[in-house]
Amino acid sequence: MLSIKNLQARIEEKEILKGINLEIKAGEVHAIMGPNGSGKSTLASVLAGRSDYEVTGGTVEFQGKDLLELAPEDRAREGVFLAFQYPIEIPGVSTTNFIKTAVNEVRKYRGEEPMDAVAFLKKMKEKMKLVEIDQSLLSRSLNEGFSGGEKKRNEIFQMAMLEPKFAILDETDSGLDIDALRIVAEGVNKLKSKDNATLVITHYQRLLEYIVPDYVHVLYKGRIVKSGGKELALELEEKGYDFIKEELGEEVEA
Ligand SMILES: Nc1ncnc2c1ncn2[C@@H]1O[C@H](COP(=O)(O)OP(=O)(O)OP(=O)(O)O)[C@@H](O)[C@H]1O
Repeated sequence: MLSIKNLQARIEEKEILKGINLEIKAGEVHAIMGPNGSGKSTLASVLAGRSDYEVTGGTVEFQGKDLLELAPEDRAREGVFLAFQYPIEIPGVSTTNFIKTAVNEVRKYRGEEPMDAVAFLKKMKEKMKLVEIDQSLLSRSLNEGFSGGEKKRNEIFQMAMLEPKFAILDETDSGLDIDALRIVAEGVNKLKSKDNATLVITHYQRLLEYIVPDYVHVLYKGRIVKSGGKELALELEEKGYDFIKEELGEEVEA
């Protein structure tokens, strides 16, 4: 589904991604971990097509298409979903209307008719139940005054409604309580199917207590330096990142 080869990117003359290689197949959940500043958010931003990052080398193929050639909105229309670290607030636009517009944008792109009101409501109800979101949240302006946990729930709800083929969740858990982390994790687990794939970027290990990834990768200084199964997350939890540095032959502070 997604094939990243030797991806390099920089911001303001600073090389951050120094050759990322990653293959993600349909049905898989991958987690990217790594110490602060290793380039995790940069990778998410480059995949989503944020303009402040300059791709200096490598390729990203998504379902046979050159992802890097597509405008950010076309990436979304092709089925890539990026949950932002800090979701934007849009006063005056209800969450329901926002999602309706987004869903119909994708349908239009695929040459399909907009969803009629009855079908849309039915789908809303079904997904609301799935991600346990309250109706009252959906009639409020998008993200305005939402608590951290409500923003997360809303984000997972959007993902449930849009049914992306490939979702990138860049999860900082700063300020989020354990319930909010669980919302994200349960959402990922429930929305997993054989036809979609998810890349979860975790800035803290705690999230992986709830999400069971098929693969775990460690990003360090702009490269994936180690990959493994979910046991790698446990090993990191126990030993910290020092053992990665030791494996790379780097000096580790006592
Ligand atoms: N606008 C910018 N100008 C200069 N350097 C930047 C800019 N944005 C990010 N960087 C640098 O790029 C590096 C990678 O940042 P990135 O946010 O991708 O790391 P991260 O792995 O997500 O870190 P964390 O876990 O701390 O969130 C850091 O050294 C950061 O300071």
